[in-house]
Order: sequence, then structure tokens, then C-alpha cells
Amino acid sequence: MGLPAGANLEILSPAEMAEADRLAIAAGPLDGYGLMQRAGEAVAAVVLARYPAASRVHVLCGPGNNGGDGYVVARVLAEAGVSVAVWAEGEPRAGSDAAIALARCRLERRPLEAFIAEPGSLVVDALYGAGLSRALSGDAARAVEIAAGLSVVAVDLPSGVSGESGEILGTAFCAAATVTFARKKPGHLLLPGREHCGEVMLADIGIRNEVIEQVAARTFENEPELWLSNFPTPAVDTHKYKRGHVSVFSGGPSATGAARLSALAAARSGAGAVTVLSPANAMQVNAAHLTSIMLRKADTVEDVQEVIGDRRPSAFVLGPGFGIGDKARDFALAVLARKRQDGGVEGLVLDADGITSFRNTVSTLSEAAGRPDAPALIITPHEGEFGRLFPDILGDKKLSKLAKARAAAARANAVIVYKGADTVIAAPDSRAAINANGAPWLATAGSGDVLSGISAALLAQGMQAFESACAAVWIHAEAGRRFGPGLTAEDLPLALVAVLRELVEARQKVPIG
Ligand SMILES: NC(=O)C1=CN([C@@H]2O[C@H](COP(=O)(O)OP(=O)(O)OC[C@H]3O[C@@H](n4cnc5c(N)ncnc54)[C@H](OP(=O)(O)O)[C@@H]3O)[C@@H](O)[C@H]2O)[C@@H](O)CC1
Ligand SMILES: Nc1ncnc2c1ncn2[C@@H]1O[C@H](COP(=O)(O)OP(=O)(O)O)[C@@H](O)[C@H]1O
Ligand SMILES: [K+]
Repeated sequence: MGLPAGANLEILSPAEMAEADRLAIAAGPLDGYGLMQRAGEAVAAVVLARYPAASRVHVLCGPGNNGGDGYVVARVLAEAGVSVAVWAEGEPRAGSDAAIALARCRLERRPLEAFIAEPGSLVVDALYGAGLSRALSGDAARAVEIAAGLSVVAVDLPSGVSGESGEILGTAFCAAATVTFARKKPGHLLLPGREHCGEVMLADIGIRNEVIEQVAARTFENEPELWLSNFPTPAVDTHKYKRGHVSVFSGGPSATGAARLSALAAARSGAGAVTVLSPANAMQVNAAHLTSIMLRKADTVEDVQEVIGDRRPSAFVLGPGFGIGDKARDFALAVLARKRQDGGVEGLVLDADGITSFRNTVSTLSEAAGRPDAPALIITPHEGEFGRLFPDILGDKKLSKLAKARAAAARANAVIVYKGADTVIAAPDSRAAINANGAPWLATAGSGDVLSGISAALLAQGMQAFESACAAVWIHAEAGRRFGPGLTAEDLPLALVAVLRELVEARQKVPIG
């Protein structure tokens, strides 16, 4: 996928980062120590800029290259006149870049077991980074406790945070800032790691974009640059059906609100026409609450086929408030049985009860979605729903949230939006994105219904499924974050407006092609 220059949205696993490191060294001009020197200088520059008044800086150095970076930081800070103390755990391997960095750092080294720090001092954590291989214990764990009341700047990752998964191995430093190199790692964005990183800063250490491209990363940070060139804006001569028609299935008379929330979100997100498809016995209650949004009866699969034939909706939402059971399965499969090409159905967003209805029959769903020319399928589970469809994947302790979403997408032939405070969007072709712009205000009943409406609207306007899902997640999170305290799901459709306006303006500045 071609990202705009300077976007730097690729996320590299520790193994991919090591590969980039090797390729960069092979391509030159910097050797391993040259990269380390740049890394250490970048961290020292952050310390000097952010903490000019720190009375003393304690640099904690581990035995690997993370510690090597630390020895560079200590030397550069001391050369700048800062009072520096170096505390070391383990010895760098003879001949390693870290051993060179240690040899050039002429400061006294004290053992980590003796580490103490005065109030007001700053800690630079260079114990473990990408090479963290087990839980922190002993002196390192004690150092975490001592540093708890102090400002910490972490080198690459706070020690104890897994770069691969964001998990905490034993315990971990809580940094005010983390300086990482070339590209972010999953552990900077996935929880709980993200919480331990503080502000994440990316330093350019001389690994060129061409080298990163060679690594062919498949994971990205979910930012508008990832999908903006695909973001739909209406042509001057458009008409309402050309802008995409979304249909949202409603539940029974006592569960209609969720579908209407989803429908309103779809309308706000640019669908030219939106229809609520309602059971006959809920027509009245739906009619009493709908104005610009259309209403049509759909009790049977035949009704659904008729709607598709007559009104040609381009995307559907099935699940919010719908009820669990055969009817949900039958309707979803009827939609997925249509063709996508030649003005057919672009896609189905399966949410809430729609997901749970496939609890024991995921293979039926994935077969339907995997048929050539089937409409795209986006499934939007929170953790509980994810576990109903993919219990083995959820229970696999070796997998990160990122890996779980990816495995589920491959199995279901669907784009998976694995929701939460660190929503992961994954496609069956192994692309994935991690979202980090949300806020806890979004944890409110009906918030997910709005998300599915936005996704369907983007699908209906011809955006590809992965891009639609990524854009919907970002827009939803941005609207919720900006609204802040007091947010209810009813507020979200209107809160989308300012975010959408900015995106449309930004989209118009993106060169076409
Ligand atoms: N890639 C790049 O482009 C660049 C990378 N750079 C830097 O290199 C860092 C990666 O270096 P790295 O691979 O040497 O790993 P690192 O994090 O130092 O740890 C390995 C050592 O720690 C040990 N160890 C692990 N966990 C432990 C624990 N819990 N408790 C105790 N010991 C533990 C582990 O022991 P072992 O597992 O082998 O038994 C091994 O000895 C990266 O984060 C970045 O800062 C920069 O220089 C710029 C260019
Ligand atoms: N702490 C949080 N931070 C950011 N976003 C959150 C948080 N908690 C939930 N969300 C988001 O809010 C939405 C909740 O959706 P869902 O769980 O389906 O709720 P509901 O079924 O009530 O609509 C999801 O998009 C989720 O990612
Ligand atoms: K570290």
C-alpha cells in the first residue's frame, strides 16, 4: 500500500525492526554503532529539551543494545554538562555495538542493585527494549518501584512492555515519554503498553523509507493518511442514490432505537439514502421516530430480496437490537449471497446480535463471505462477541490482540473490527491497523451502533472494506474524544459533522491518482 511521503504509519514488530536494522546496515552508510549513536543522541536531545532543569539524570543500562543506547545517552548528556549517574545490569557481549558504546562512555558504572534516586531527578530507562525476553524481576523490578515517583524517559520501549503485544511482562516502567526509532511498534499502541509509554516520539536514526518498504510491513497506525485518498466526496452531479444507499435492519417493537442510531450515523456519514428495514410489528414505533430516513417492512428473506431488487441498497447493517437467532443468520446470508459487481450489494456490516447469531456457525458465514464476488463483510465485535465467534483464538495466550484480529479476519474472510480502547482492524489479506485516538467517553450504550452505521455508509459510497472500517473507527473515536464528558450515543451522529468536514477538506487537497 502506498502511503503519502512522511506519513510513517507502518508499525514494525520487533522482528521486522531487527530486519530493517540489518537491511539499513547492509545498505550503509551507517553501521550498527552509527545507528546506536543516532538513537542515543535522539534520546539525549529529548532529555535536554524536556527537562532542562533536572538536577541529576540516572541512566539505567541493560546488557543488550538498549543498554548500548543508554551508554550513548549518558555520554552525550555528560558532555552537555548534565550531572549523570550510570547504573548497569549485565555486561554487553564482547565485540557488540553496546560494548563499543560502553567503552566510549567513560563515566563510572554502578550496579543496578545499588540504584537510588533523589527526588526531582530524572530516570532514563535503557534496560530492555526490543529484546525483552522474560518478566522483569530482581533489581530491574526494584528499579521500577524506585522510579515510580520520578519522571522517566524510556529508550525504545519502557522496560517490561512487550514491543510485540503491549503486554506487561512482570512489571514495567511508566514513562512520561518514550523515544522510539524509525517506526512505532505494536506495544506503543496496544494496551496496556500504550499507557506505560507516555508520549511516544519517533526519532529518525538514518533508516531510510526505502529500507522500511523492503520490510513490507502489514500493520499500520490508523490515521487519516492511511485511507484519506480513498475517502468519498460527492461529485457535483451526484444524486442521492449515487451517494450510496444504506439499509439497517431493525429489531422488534421494544428494540428499535439501536437501528435508528445506526441509520442516522449512516446518513450523517454521507450515504445519500438510508432505509430502516423493520418487522411489521415495529413499523409504527419506527415511523414515529423517523423523518428523512425511510422505512420499509422486512419480515422474511423474501422481503429482503425484494428490497434489494427494488431499492438496490448498496450496504447493510445487521445486528444492533436485532435479536439473536435464525432470522439474523438467514438475513445475513441472504445479503451475502448477492453479487457485488454491476451495482450489486457492496457490503454487510455485522454487529451485536448479528455476530452472536453465528456463535456456532462461523464457517457458514466465512463460506458465504469467501464466495467470489460476494459483498464485503465487516464484523465489529467487542471482546465478548469476539470470543463467541472465535473462542480458540481469544483463548490463545500466545497471540496479541493484533494477531487475534488478524487470525479471525483470515478465518472469517471478513474485515474484523476488534473493538475496545485499542481497536484493531484486520483484513483477510493480512493488513491490519491499530487505532489510538479514542477516549473512554465512547464506552456508552449505543456507541457501537453508531460505528456500524458509519462503516456501512462508507462501504455504500464505494470505499473498500478495510479502508471503510479504518476510517469509521477513526472518525467515531475522534468525534467521541472531541465531544468529551457527557457523551451519549445520541450525540455522536451530530459530533461527526466537524470531523467529517475536516476530512472532506483534507481529501480535496490530496492529489488524485
Ligand atoms: N533495531 C534497531 O534498528 C536499533 C536498535 N537499537 C536498540 O537496540 C535494542 C534492541 O537490542 P537487543 O536486541 O540487544 O535487545 P535488548 O532490549 O537490549 O535486550 C536484550 C538483552 O536483555 C536480556 N533480557 C531480556 N529481557 C530480560 C529480562 N526481563 N531480565 C533480564 N534480562 C533480560 C537479554 O537476555 P537473553 O534473552 O539473551 O537471555 C539480552 O541480553 C532496541 O530496543 C533499541 O533500543 C538501537 O541501538 C538503534 C538501532
Ligand atoms: N475506553 C475506551 N476508549 C476508547 N473507545 C472505547 C472505549 N471503550 C469502548 N470504546 C469504543 O466504543 C464502542 C463501544 O461499542 P460496543 O461495545 O459495541 O457498545 P454498544 O453495544 O453499547 O454500542 C466501540 O467502538 C469501542 O471501540
Ligand atoms: K527501555
